[in-house]
Amino acid sequence: MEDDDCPELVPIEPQPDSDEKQIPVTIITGYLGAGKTTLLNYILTEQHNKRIAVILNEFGEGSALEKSLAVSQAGELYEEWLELRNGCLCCSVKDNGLKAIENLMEKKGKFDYILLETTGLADPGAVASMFWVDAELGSDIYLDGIVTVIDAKYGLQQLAEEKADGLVNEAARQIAVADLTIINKTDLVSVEELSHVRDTVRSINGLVKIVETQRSRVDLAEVLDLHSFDSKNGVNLAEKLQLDQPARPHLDKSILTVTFNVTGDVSEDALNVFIQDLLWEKLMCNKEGRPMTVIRLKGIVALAGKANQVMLQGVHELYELNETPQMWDGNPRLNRLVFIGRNLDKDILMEKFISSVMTNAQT
Ligand SMILES: Nc1nc2c(ncn2[C@@H]2O[C@H](COP(=O)(O)OP(=O)(O)OP(=O)(O)O)[C@@H](O)[C@H]2O)c(=O)[nH]1
Repeated sequence: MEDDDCPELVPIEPQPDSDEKQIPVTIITGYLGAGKTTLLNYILTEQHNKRIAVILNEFGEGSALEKSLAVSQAGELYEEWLELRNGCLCCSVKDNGLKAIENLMEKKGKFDYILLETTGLADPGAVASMFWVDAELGSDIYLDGIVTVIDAKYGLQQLAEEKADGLVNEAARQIAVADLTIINKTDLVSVEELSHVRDTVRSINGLVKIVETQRSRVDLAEVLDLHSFDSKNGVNLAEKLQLDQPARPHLDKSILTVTFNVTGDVSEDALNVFIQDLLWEKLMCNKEGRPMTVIRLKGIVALAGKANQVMLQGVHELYELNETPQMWDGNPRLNRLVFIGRNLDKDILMEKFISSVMTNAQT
């Protein structure tokens, strides 16, 4: 009998609790050879309380098989996943991993965490965006955070690589979108070199948390359950948007973090226009006339007429505004905006924001 012959006869099973929970996805990215697989293996062997599914996002011929063998050394934790894809992990992840996650979700209840490793040359922002685009997937899973592994020895060299046609260097892009960066292979560099790498990472992304490791051995609490995109946890929002240090110039001078605070109420409609002009239309240029490109956008905004704080999240061209449970603490209401990208000019962004978005700006 064909599947679609008997819809009425299918009993409605009560769903177990675990099916109703949204599953967190952590994207693990990093340049070629930085230590992503080492990190995955470490997590798989180290963790004890979570059932983790790993998706490897590979494009190159042959490398996926090699990688799946490497990861599967972690043992039984991995077997469930191999089972899911006809025993062949590498088949499922030639694309951006979406299909693999969809298939995985058919086995809901067997996993409570997904790690998605991108290829070394992938743009993690594009991978992250798919969680917003795919509404169906969005109800099953949520993006917990983006973790970027950096090679302490070769990271600076990779960041300095010039791209043709003015494209953004992948290594810099991977740092720009990260919620956590792991500077790995610290055994291979001096204290001074390490500090240079750290400063460079910080200068690209003024918000990102930085940990340093050997063999990607990191406290798992630093990597998993970051809730980086979660608007429910309003209390930590302001804290998360604090810049660690002021941005400094670095090798690829075009990518940096810009942040500003403005007190007052924001018009929601005008804010949408502002963001769309910036992210979609690329209408805003810096003083040299180069269009500003935002790779990551975050903020807390006070929408006129709303008592609660609203969280702004953007990755590439996608963004969302979500009301948080956190009430504004009386007046004044302090909007905080963070932009990470290239050709960004703080004065121009801030001036435009105040003149077009604020209903009653007090700077
Ligand atoms: N010295 C040293 N070597 C390391 C460290 N971490 C990983 N390695 C080695 O670096 C090499 C690359 O590590 P992988 O984990 O395969 O890196 P990857 O990012 O998954 O690599 P690609 O998949 O090629 O992008 C391996 O030979 C690791 O054993 C470290 O902390 N110190």
